[in-house]
Amino acid sequence: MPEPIIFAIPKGRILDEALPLLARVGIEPSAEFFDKKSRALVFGTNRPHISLIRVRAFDVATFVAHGAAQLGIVGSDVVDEFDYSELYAPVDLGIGHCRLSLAGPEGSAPPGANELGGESHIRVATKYPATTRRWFEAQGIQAECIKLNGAMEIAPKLGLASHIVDLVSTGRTLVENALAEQTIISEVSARLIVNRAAFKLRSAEVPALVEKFRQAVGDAAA
Ligand SMILES: Nc1ncnc2c1ncn2[C@@H]1O[C@H](COP(=O)(O)OP(=O)(O)OP(=O)(O)O)[C@@H](O)[C@H]1O
Ligand SMILES: O=P(O)(O)OC[C@H]1O[C@H](OP(=O)(O)OP(=O)(O)O)[C@H](O)[C@@H]1O
Repeated sequence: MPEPIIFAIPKGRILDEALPLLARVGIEPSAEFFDKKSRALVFGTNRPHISLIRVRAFDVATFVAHGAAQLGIVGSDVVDEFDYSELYAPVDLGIGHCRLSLAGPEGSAPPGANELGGESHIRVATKYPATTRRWFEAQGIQAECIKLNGAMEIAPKLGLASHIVDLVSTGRTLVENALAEQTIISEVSARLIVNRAAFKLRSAEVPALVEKFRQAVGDAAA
């Protein structure tokens, strides 16, 4: 019996869009997956050699990068933040669309916009410190990042940071917290991610699955 293929999926908001996609590639989770009372974390599927793990979005990348899971689905925001060399992200799944943006108090100028008076050092609250630091460095601005795991939008009002870098979809959360989007740092969508070693070592199974996802996304777009 070969070792099962472990497929990591995020339990957050991508999940609802990811399940129909999995169904299109022929992977259906067992009934236990949908049982809200179940505390199980590993689930069988209709495919005897494929199991699912349902973990937090950032942890999907960690499981796959370390080879504990062979494949996964995660936002490009997470792929960019970790920049793991063992991760290969071959398919844009066309789901989970949003953007990663810099935002500041309504009416304020973006940092560095004023060459003479602009700050060369700012404090930014974000769940994405690596991406944020990288982006500000490219602008010639030194950013001190304060890592938060959610509710970034309250940080400027309470003086924790002058700006935030966070995901924006409708923009409602920003507006309701008196913030304005100042710059889009990246457009985000969910990616199929694969462990590079597993892609080579399990060449009878993993590349074929990647191809199925590519086809399923192509069919949906056609
Ligand atoms: N407002 C949004 N609109 C569309 N996609 C989003 C939005 N917010 C997040 N996403 C996408 O969904 C992914 C998971 O986000 P979600 O907010 O569900 O999880 P989370 O609450 O950040 O996860 P965790 O529980 O691990 O902290 C993000 O990495 C991003 O790719
Ligand atoms: O532009 P909008 O449509 O308002 O969406 C943006 C919000 O969605 C995400 O948070 P989420 O709801 O996932 O909660 P979280 O803060 O717990 O991550 C993100 O972190 C923003 O707060």
